[in-house]
Amino acid sequence: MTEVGAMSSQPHVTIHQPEVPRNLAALDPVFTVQGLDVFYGDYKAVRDVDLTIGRKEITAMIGPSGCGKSTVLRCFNRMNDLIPGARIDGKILYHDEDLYGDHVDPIEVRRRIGMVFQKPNPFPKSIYDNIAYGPRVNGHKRGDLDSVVERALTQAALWDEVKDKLKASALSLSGGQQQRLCIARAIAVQPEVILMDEPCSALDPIATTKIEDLMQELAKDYTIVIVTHNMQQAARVSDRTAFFTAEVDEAGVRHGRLVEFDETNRIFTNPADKRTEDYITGRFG
Ligand SMILES: Nc1ncnc2c1ncn2[C@@H]1O[C@H](COP(=O)(O)OP(=O)(O)OP(=O)(O)O)[C@@H](O)[C@H]1O
Repeated sequence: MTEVGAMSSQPHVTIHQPEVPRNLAALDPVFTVQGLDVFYGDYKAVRDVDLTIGRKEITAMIGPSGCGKSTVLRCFNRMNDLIPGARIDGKILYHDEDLYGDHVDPIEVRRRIGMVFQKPNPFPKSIYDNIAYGPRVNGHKRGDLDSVVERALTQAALWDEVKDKLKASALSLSGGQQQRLCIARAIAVQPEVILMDEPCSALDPIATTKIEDLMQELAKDYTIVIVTHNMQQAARVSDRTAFFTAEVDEAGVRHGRLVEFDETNRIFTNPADKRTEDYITGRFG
């Protein structure tokens, strides 16, 4: 862990370097966002975003409330399709494929690109069935389901805590355990990407630390994009950070904009844009 003073002024942000620092020089794009606008009906909530999400990296999206972080996150697995009136302009390439192309099946998109939400949302079923649900839907047979469940729970650092009570209701778990269960449920269908929308905001500091440690572990195998209000968390866990803000245009309408995207270390120690500096030093937002 290294202590890095954020610019010249308060607050200091502590950056935990991963045990084995990943090589950030080679950004291997999973998503390439080009000129993305996102609309809810006539309202352009997010304007003109260009961004690249690197494979097996953790990318954090930070910024003040209402700047469009969750909106952009939901574009990566087409969750916005489920909101009436939501649509995009511009392009999101998933590897080299247009994620919004006519031939692309949004259900398959959501299998490959899983999501974990702010509030843990296990199904009102047993722990086992929560994890087995996705693989069953995808046609897994009973025989190998047990090992799929064990593997997902192990990867989510929950196996030891639940292995003797797999038939118990998932709702009997603590909030932090429920969130790790939701991560295990996302992993069980073998996605490539895990999107996390404020995954720790409903958790206490100990449960938060467990999820952050887990994210570092998961980033060895998965690409992770996390929206967080917690700048310390972005600094601790992510490789790259995208800072968004909301700006009022000529017509007086507020739009979310991407201000700066860079290696996390740089965003928190030497950002290029004054708006980023003001935000991370607590002068704004
Ligand atoms: N379902 C929706 N219908 C209409 N407008 C929406 C919808 N979801 C978000 N918005 C609007 O889009 C803008 C961006 O919202 P979004 O939730 O993406 O921001 P955010 O940065 O994630 O905010 P927060 O940090 O508060 O969660 C806001 O003006 C919001 O009111």
